[in-house]
Amino acid sequence: MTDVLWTPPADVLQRSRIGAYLRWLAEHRGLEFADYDALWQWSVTDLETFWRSIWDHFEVVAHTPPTATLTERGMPGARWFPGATLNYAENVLRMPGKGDDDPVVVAHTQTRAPVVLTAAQLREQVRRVAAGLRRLGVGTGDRVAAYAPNIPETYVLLLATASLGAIFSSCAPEFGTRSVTDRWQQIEPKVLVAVDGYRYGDKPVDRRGEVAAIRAALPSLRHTVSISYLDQVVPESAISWADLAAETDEPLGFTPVPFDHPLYVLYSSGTTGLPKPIVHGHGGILLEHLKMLALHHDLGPADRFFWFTTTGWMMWNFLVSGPAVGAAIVLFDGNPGHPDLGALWRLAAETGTTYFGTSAPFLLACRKAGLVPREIADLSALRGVGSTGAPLPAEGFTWVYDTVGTDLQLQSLSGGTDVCTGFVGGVPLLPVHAGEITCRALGAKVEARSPDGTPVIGQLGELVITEPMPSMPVGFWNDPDGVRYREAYFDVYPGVWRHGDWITINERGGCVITGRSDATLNRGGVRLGTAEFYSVVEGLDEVVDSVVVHLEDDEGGAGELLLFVVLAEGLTLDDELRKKICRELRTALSPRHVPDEIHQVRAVPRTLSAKKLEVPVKKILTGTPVDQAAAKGALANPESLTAFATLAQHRAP
Ligand SMILES: CC(=O)CC(=O)O
Repeated sequence: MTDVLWTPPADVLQRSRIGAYLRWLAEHRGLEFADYDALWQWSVTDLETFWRSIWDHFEVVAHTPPTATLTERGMPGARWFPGATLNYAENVLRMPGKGDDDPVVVAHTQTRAPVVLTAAQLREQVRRVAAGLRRLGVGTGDRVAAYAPNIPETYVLLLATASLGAIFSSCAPEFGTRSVTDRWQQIEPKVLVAVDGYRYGDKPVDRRGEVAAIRAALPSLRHTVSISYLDQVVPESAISWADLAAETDEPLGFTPVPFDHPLYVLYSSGTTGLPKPIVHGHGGILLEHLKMLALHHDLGPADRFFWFTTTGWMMWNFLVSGPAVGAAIVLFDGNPGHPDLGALWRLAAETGTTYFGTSAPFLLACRKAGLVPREIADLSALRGVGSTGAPLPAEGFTWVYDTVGTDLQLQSLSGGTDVCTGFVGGVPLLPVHAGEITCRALGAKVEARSPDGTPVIGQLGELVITEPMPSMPVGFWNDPDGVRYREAYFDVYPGVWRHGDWITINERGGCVITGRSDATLNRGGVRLGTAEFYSVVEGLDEVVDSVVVHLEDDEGGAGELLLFVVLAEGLTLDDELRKKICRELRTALSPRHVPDEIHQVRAVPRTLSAKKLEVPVKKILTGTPVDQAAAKGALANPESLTAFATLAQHRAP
């Protein structure tokens, strides 16, 4: 039995946006629901009425109305809102509830002074930049690429690009040349907008060399625009951001595009081969983000919404839809640990942040450092804390309520780049239980499937989605027959989206995700998720980071469980610590969780969006050469793979 850490207030239906939506459903559709579960069941059964209600309730601006809500219900291939034309940027820039002078973008960085844009200023910037892009010849379907951080210029560029029906794609400027060109050579951008560098903590990082190399590797480029962010000189062959955004009398216009017209291309964190270019559409992203931000995260005009993310992670795309529901967004670029782990909490206080989103590893790092955020920052405005990127264990939940605030809703969220949202998360109507994701999101028919494909409750299963969602990709780039797209999600259960995570859904609809299903630890037929493993091992003061893999035994035996640990500064793994780790795992989890070997490594290999590379580590340990096991450009620390290759050599028979 998990502990209840937060309970919805008695007047939740009066105060929350989901309460307003329920009243609207009763008034306009004659629908009433006994509880969240009944609402969810309806939302995943009567997909047409549900998604149409989202469209109508949020008053989506369309240029031509849809002739239907959903035709072709099968997956892949569902067709949403045929006949409709609309524009994502137009809908975001409505900023409901915001007056012209209200701040909507509050941007802090370690590179320059804070920037605040009001609603009127944001529209004006988008108007100018859209005109600038048009002058450069950008039109519907052209690709505009941003090698730029989480700053207002990147956001303005996204909206300006979308307003023209052109397609946006961003890489954070800490991405190396190879990772960027692996992504953009696939989509062949016409215009590149890049920063000259940035400051990380107090360290200036000059990126002019990388920008030059990226330009040289992209023959499709017609123009490069340079943002003097670190204040370096704009290269002669580039246009300055100021010129792109120069005064013009062209009005702000929005090209009406079909519902599934490409809005942006995101990339899966791909560990092998080229990163998958996932194309998201205007209508699908708009509807999904309206639903999630307003009904689940309860964001509206009174909010300041922050998520710690770079432009290389889909949480950036999620964050910047905030103004579509009237919320102001708080952007941050820099080192979250500079000068110490309190930096983001102080930023929240300074900016009046009401919703603080981050990653589970960040919350756990703060916990490990003994931080008490409410003692170092005035967090009285905070109503919500969001966590994603990895499962948040129970101790992470209790830490938030013990040290951040008791009167806030903690929402652990999981989904991914593939849907640019969370399909399981929180909702204001339901209590928060320690270690548990509160619910399946409206419109997301998430199930856990046993190995024989039956839906299970209270048991670990494969996370699948059995009904289409509008924010599923409109396809992969350069995949005209949809072969790569089908292979990525639909090859195991035809017609059903297999996400690749392990999930347990309990009787009351709460969810626990226990890691990637392709990285499962399977000991003697018992499947163990990796998440619970990490929470025990990394709970020890001596252990800073860890990765665990299971090497199967071809003869059907228990196989080998190998644990790799990164230890605190100055520590060396000895028998005593090995015994301590084993003891903790045996007591906290089970004897099956006790590793056969424990090794000390300098670093755990991680993708650019900070996910542990369990599968590539396993491949290397079973003899796959490093270059075939992982696309080095997709890694934050490719040098960390060497230790595993060396061990593989020593272990080879
Ligand atoms: C919403 C998410 O699923 C974010 C992530 O883990 O990448």
